[in-house]
Amino acid sequence: MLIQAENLSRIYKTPRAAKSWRERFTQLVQAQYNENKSVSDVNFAIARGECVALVGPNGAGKSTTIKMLTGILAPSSGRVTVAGFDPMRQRQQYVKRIGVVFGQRSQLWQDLPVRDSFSILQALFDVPDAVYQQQLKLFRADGGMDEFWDRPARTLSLGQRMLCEIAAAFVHAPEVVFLDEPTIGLDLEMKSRMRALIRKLNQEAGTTVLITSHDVGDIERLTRRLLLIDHGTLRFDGSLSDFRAHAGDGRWWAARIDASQVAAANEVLSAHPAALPVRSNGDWLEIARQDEALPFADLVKTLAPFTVHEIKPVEQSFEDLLHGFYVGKNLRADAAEDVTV
Ligand SMILES: Nc1ncnc2c1ncn2[C@@H]1O[C@H](COP(=O)(O)OP(=O)(O)OP(=O)(O)O)[C@@H](O)[C@H]1O
Repeated sequence: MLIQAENLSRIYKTPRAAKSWRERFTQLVQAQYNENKSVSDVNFAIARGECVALVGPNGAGKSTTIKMLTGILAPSSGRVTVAGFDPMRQRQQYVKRIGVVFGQRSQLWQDLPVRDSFSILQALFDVPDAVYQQQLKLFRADGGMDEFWDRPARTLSLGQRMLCEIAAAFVHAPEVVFLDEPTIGLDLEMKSRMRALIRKLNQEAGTTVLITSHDVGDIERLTRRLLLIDHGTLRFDGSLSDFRAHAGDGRWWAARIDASQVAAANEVLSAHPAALPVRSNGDWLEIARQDEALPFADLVKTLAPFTVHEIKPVEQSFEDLLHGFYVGKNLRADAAEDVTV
């Protein structure tokens, strides 16, 4: 495995605010801290060539995990190895093997033309000419960077700069690239160019990619595998289709019922022995679809006493499923055990 995280944990210590004079005095002698376990016993392994999304709500621990994988932060306990390196202890050799993009931080020299920043990166990383030219070919034509190749980085728009940042992370043909929110703040056109570039670099150059993003489009279009972290704990590790199944399938029946009868129909459906989740949305009632527990014919029979105008199947988007997962609503009770790793 190229990336291996074993029982990875990180505790942040922040100075505790004194609530009284006595505490303030005590802290003069001995500082006191609050401890926040931001990443807790996380385990995963990523094979060479994979493109994996690390997702989770704000404050879940994604950036902290990426920082430990890139050697910026030391784990409080547990172990990380990437391409056989300990990122923290072997940092000097390690940085030559990885690429990193943090959405907010730049690795370009702002006053120099983009071309010069890339030449400096080539020299810094000791990239042989042949490799450098091959990497340039990969992103200059399709990446659309030619139009601003000779302009100073400070004159680029956010989207243009991010294209360059991604390309810069790949310039030394690293084995693995960590992308933290690479499409944040970009318009639809730019996001699509960025994704095409990342896909190309992953698939054609075979670079392993670990990406964090709040944009479900990034996840759906770039990756097949999800690592879902919440409150510092890894809650799910698997394919997008497995996630769909675990997150409650996302398939519902929607029945449009006479407005005056919605509440009564809701009561009857909720009392059905199948005990499937039911929710109302205006004059629509939505019933979680599990054909074994409640076949369509039974649903129609149950709703027979009411004036039903229409029944149709609906499928929740991946975004809805993910949101439901974040707010703890749509995990199947029987699958909750399976998804905890
Ligand atoms: N330097 C720090 N000192 C103390 N606590 C920190 C520090 N950095 C992060 N944290 C805390 O650790 C937790 C995880 O933060 P982290 O930045 O890893 O989350 P994230 O999943 O990347 O969030 P977001 O999606 O909002 O960027 C949060 O509660 C955050 O407040």
